[in-house]
Amino acid sequence: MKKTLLVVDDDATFNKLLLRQLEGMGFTAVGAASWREGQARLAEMEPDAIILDFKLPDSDGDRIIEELRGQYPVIVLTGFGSIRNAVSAIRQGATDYLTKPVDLDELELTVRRVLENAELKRFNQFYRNRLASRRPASLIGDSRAMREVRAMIDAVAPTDATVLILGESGSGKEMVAQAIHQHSARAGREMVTVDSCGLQESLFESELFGHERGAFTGADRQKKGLIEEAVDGTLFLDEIGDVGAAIQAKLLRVMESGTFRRLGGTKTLSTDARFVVATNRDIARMSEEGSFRSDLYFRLSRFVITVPPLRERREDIEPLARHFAAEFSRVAPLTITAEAMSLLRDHAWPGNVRELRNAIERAVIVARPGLEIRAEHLGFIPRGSGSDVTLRFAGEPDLEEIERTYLAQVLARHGGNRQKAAAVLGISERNIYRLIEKYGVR
Ligand SMILES: Nc1ncnc2c1ncn2[C@@H]1O[C@H](COP(=O)(O)OP(=O)(O)OP(=O)(O)O)[C@@H](O)[C@H]1O
Repeated sequence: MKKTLLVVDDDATFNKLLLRQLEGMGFTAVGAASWREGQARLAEMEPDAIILDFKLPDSDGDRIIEELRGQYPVIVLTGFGSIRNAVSAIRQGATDYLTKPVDLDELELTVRRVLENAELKRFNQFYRNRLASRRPASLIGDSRAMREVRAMIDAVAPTDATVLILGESGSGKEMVAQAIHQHSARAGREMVTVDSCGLQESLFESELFGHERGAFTGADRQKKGLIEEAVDGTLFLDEIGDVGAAIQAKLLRVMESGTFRRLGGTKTLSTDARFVVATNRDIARMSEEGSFRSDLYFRLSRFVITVPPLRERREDIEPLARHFAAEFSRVAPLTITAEAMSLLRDHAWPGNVRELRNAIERAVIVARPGLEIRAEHLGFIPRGSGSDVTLRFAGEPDLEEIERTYLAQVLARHGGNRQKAAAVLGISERNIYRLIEKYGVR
């Protein structure tokens, strides 16, 4: 049976052209000039896929994709070079993207791939659902450092001891906290996570300890704090290094005696929660300098797990990268080429595992379903290539001028190697050829 496509694009000439091409490829194609018209079509028909212009006069791509909630595979059309929109659309649930101007071979390839994947996906759904009935996420990595971390988790989890987890941002501290909770007798209870960051001190205090009615203006009813919600479970306090002095004192008290009071309250309440805390700050030094209570620090430092930064356990990069590639692949897990893997292994990863996860998520999107992740899909500058960039212009340049100058500079820096330059710029090789042609860069 002929597959049907709905094309939603407000550019009438382009839309007509696309419909004709799709018909020529053997599809049935229906056009709509706005999202409202697209909705009207959807009330009458069930297309096998939708080709959607990211920018429509009456709605935008992200919103439409959310509205469609995965009912149809969506191929997003984005402006030339706006990979950011494509990434954002795919994070929202779009299946694939095409950049304008649309290359006809690319169009046919993409449409066929998307339709094929949709079939596969239906097939896979059963297995996916079974996988989704989730084992708890486990810590990946078999470096010596991670083996030590695991041994510490196993040792401390069954006790009720307070644990302090240290490590840079994104290194996996929250995952370690989860593992402690899951390996403890409290696993059947909740782990309540409290993150102080961004909250005003008094608001955070009331989040944590709760408040009585009338404790402050606007406190029109009594509210229980997260400490009470954690009852017999685990309370995970992230960013303890950012907590103010008043709250530090209250925390010390609740850790020592298991008792606390709600804000504005007179009753002494008790809790049996187990405390796990984390920070990326040097609270040992802060306690010496007086910006963190030393008695609280001593109490916390009885059992410390330090999660090393990713650059100090490079053996973990490969298994983590494969793990994330499988996590983000929408059909079969994408493989990673040797060259791409070596770039990953060499990168400095200042944002640690979180940065790696984001890089792989992006690469999976840019690489397209069913294919492999190659060096040019990794949108970061390889380490050691020198990342200080100075561009000089007479007067105020427009964006195109900046793009042209930077393109020329990156190409020169990589000896005219287009593949490397494309990897640095975070665009495909196809696109770098287009840019070179557009700007006449030699
Ligand atoms: N060993 C690991 N195995 C699998 N995934 C990991 C591992 N370490 C970290 N991650 C993933 O990396 C991301 C960041 O980890 P996490 O939130 O635990 O870091 P964090 O140190 O608590 O960060 P922050 O200090 O910013 O709160 C999460 O998506 C997490 O699932």
